[in-house]
Amino acid sequence: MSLLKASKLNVGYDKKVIVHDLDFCVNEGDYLCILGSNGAGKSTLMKTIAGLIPKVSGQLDINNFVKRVGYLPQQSIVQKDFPASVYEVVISGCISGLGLRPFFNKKEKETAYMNMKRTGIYELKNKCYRNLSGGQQQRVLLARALCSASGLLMLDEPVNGLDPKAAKDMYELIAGLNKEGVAIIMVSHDVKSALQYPSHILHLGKEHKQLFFGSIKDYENTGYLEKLG
Ligand SMILES: Nc1ncnc2c1ncn2[C@@H]1O[C@H](COP(=O)(O)OP(=O)(O)OP(=O)(O)O)[C@@H](O)[C@H]1O
Repeated sequence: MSLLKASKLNVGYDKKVIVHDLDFCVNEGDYLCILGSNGAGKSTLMKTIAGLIPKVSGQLDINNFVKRVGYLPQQSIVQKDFPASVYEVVISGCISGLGLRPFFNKKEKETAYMNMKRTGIYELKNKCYRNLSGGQQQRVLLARALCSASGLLMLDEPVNGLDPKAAKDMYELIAGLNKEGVAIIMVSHDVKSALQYPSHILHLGKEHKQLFFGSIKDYENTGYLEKLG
């Protein structure tokens, strides 16, 4: 099943195009890694897919099945200092389902508990988010994104600032979620580690155009990896 399809998609800000002519798709069970050097437009594309900014032009079809995208943005300093419990941060991922209802219902609470268990942070549920390590904080934000996701999880630099062990654990956790059937779209600078897991690569070139989209096997034969800098 196709979850997402971009054709001749142009993304950017205030009608100014940052990346031209994107053509790629994400199917059920895929793990897409978006590569490109600094400023290539990776985060801009992620924000467009997540519905945070409008596309400039072209086609971006998102299957109704994934109308709710779980999005883990690049972590800011403000987020790192968030004065709430782990449980409160995680369940805030269910907020889009609240509508006018002022309290979380049983199903939403169960979703939060399930996703804390899935990401290995259940024991930390009453701890204050800002007192956790960087790796634990990222797991909390991942559990939060899972609460708002229905089949597609988007991660922008999920191992940024983590030590090598925490980064490896995070990659393995994400790969495990993918094996459970969650489709992943990830941006990472840490190319060597990041490339162990994805099924597909979208490489944005320096000319603000798509350099490559296809399977990881085909990508490895292109030599484009050396163009990253
Ligand atoms: N809110 C904004 N308004 C206008 N231009 C922006 C905005 N945010 C980013 N840009 C510009 O869009 C371009 C692409 O930025 P983007 O953050 O998408 O790149 P990136 O590939 O994610 O970079 P990095 O790897 O450094 O995170 C940059 O030239 C940037 O200055």
